[in-house]
Amino acid sequence: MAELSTAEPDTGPATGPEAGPDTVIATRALTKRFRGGQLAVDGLDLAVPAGSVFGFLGPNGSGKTTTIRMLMGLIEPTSGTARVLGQAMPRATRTVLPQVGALIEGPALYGFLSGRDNLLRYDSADPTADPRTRRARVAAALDRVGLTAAASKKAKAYSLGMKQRLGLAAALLQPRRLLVLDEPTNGLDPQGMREIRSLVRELASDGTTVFLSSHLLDEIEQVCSHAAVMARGRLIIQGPVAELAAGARGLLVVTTPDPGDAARVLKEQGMADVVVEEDRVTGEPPDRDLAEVNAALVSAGVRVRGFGLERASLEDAFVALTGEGFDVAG
Ligand SMILES: Nc1ncnc2c1ncn2[C@@H]1O[C@H](COP(=O)(O)OP(=O)(O)OP(=O)(O)O)[C@@H](O)[C@H]1O
Repeated sequence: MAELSTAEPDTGPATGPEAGPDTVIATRALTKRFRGGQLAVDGLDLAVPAGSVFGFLGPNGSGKTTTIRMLMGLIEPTSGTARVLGQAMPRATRTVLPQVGALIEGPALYGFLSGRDNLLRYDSADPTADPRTRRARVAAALDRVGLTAAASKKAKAYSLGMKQRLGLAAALLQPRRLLVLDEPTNGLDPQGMREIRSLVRELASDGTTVFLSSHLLDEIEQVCSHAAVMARGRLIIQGPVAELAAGARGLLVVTTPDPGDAARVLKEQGMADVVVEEDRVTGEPPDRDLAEVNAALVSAGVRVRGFGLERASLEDAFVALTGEGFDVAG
């Protein structure tokens, strides 16, 4: 993004070759140890490319919110550096935050005010917001999140999904280069989740970089172009979502009315971790030509209905990398 290169020159420590002008968020060895001794974030090197929808993924307690709070200048790191839009945080908080729309830990709303009045009030508390354009910007933001019809209703009558959308509208009152959303679909029903996800996709299609945290793997796979995976305060892996999933090997899946014989032959052929479930036999594909494996099944008299590789998911990648299931609490 051209405008990023006009940001103030680096004044902090070097942030590494990956943190070029097209990197919207870059951290280097970012660490937070809380007073009680809890190491919540441990040596994090994060690089969020401009224009990406970047999923920050990890089980509960893995350090996502603590990282986001450091990125937004809300808490100081114990050590390491964080740069947002090319500038060092928390030092540049005042210049950076007006360019960032943030939705962290649910929106703070006044239940007795209407959705529209909440936004008017929120905007009037922002010293960088132009009061002359306030009503028009509020109307545009309400329209953007699909709340125009409900704008006069009191916020306390809003569903959780509507409250989240109002929070997003607040983040959209000014043009933003970056949106930071902490667990934006947390607590929503499936319909509310779909609405927020499609809104995120729409915002991203305008070129805004979106950084969103989630503990839901399928959410990241559905919405994000890039992801970083956290576990116990440490970065496990980051990169384009398609590449992360491709890093894990897919499963070989054989469908057959003769699962017992199939499992025996597949083991002989070198397939590991063989699991039989009704007419499906799955496992790690053997390291040889799969056409030969299929031929071996057929010549052993196994009736093969289906034979193929199932694409690995981000969850497979996570399990392969950490040796843990994804629902572990840090
Ligand atoms: N203010 C604090 N004081 C002490 N420990 C904290 C504090 N805030 C967070 N922690 C601890 O740091 C670790 C990381 O928490 P954090 O909230 O960043 O994780 P998370 O990935 O955002 O999880 P969640 O989705 O549950 O919020 C946890 O073990 C948590 O208990």
